[in-house]
Amino acid sequence: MKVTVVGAGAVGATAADNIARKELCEELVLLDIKDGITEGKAMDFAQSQTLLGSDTKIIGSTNDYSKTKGSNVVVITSGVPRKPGMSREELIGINADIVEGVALKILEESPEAILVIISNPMDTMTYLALKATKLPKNRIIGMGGILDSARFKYFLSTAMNVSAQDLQAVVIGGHGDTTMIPLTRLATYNSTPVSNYLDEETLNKVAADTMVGGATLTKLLGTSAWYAPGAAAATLVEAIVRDEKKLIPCSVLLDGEYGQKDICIGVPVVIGKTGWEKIIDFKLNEDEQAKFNKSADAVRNMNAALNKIG
Ligand SMILES: NC(=O)c1ccc[n+]([C@@H]2O[C@H](COP(=O)([O-])OP(=O)(O)OC[C@H]3O[C@@H](n4cnc5c(N)ncnc54)[C@H](O)[C@@H]3O)[C@@H](O)[C@H]2O)c1
Ligand SMILES: O=C(O)C[C@H](O)C(=O)O
Repeated sequence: MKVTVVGAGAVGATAADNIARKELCEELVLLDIKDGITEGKAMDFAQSQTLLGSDTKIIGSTNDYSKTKGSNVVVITSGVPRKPGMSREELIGINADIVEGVALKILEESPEAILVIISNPMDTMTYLALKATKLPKNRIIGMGGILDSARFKYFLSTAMNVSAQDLQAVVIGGHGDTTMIPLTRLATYNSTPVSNYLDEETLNKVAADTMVGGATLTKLLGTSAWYAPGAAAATLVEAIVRDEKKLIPCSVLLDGEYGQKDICIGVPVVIGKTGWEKIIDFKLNEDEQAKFNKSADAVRNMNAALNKIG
């Protein structure tokens, strides 16, 4: 297996570190446009491997796509992160060209690759990558819901004072401060509804904290988060390369599922070696479906903005 991570900044390097530690591939390429950075980080990682006991071959590449040749999975993190006070959507003007250019160059070397899109605004970048590359829909996966769900579990576990490992909780919808939908009704603690343990006010606060989880970290850090995003990316790569058939909420192209068409947005999907393999219908209630439709409208408006900048 060969995995490439494009963008060796905060998220890309953290994803690469997690991928190497988990030994998800024999060869891992880190590509960036910044001279020397990828070679330096690859060497630093390789030296850390001697301490951690894993044997992944790590290669740094300054914009040399020939080194990415034959990649099975490519994680695209290249682009600009937001600053405090900004929304993810404000990044569209800069990141659209970067993501489109990278996706096309990657496919010249790795025509069979599965692409994992991370750059923001992620749902729109996923849609853009799909339209630009014309790849089969199952090979383009936007990473957002897995991270938002991790934050949802974190806030639930904190409120309940229990292990997050005992919780099942999923966020669907757009990966935006106002568009994501933490599915509180369906969240469980060892198969029992979390509403057995938390009152409505607390559950509403958990959902609200989850939705602004990324913004809260951006305010604290001065740039957006990287540890959980990097771990989330590696978890997704793991599900692909190990053909895990794991249910992970991801942004994928809908064709009537959840009442929407021609849009990439977060829904629960089964991930395996061919990419996302099927969409699972959670049977939303009326209120959840109304929120999903509203979220889809916002993502669709963002997609429409691509025409103005492209
Ligand atoms: N989907 C998610 O859940 C999620 C989570 C965290 C961050 N993000 C997004 O991921 C992106 C990266 O965030 P970050 O914190 O790693 O930023 P960063 O600035 O630390 O790293 C971005 C890297 O991309 C590189 N880059 C820019 N243009 C490139 C190109 N054409 N080819 C190759 N590399 C290029 C830059 O040189 C830089 O090293 C941002 O858009 C951020 O909003 C998304
Ligand atoms: O918040 C951001 O802008 C980055 C990312 O989408 C996140 O959720 O951490």
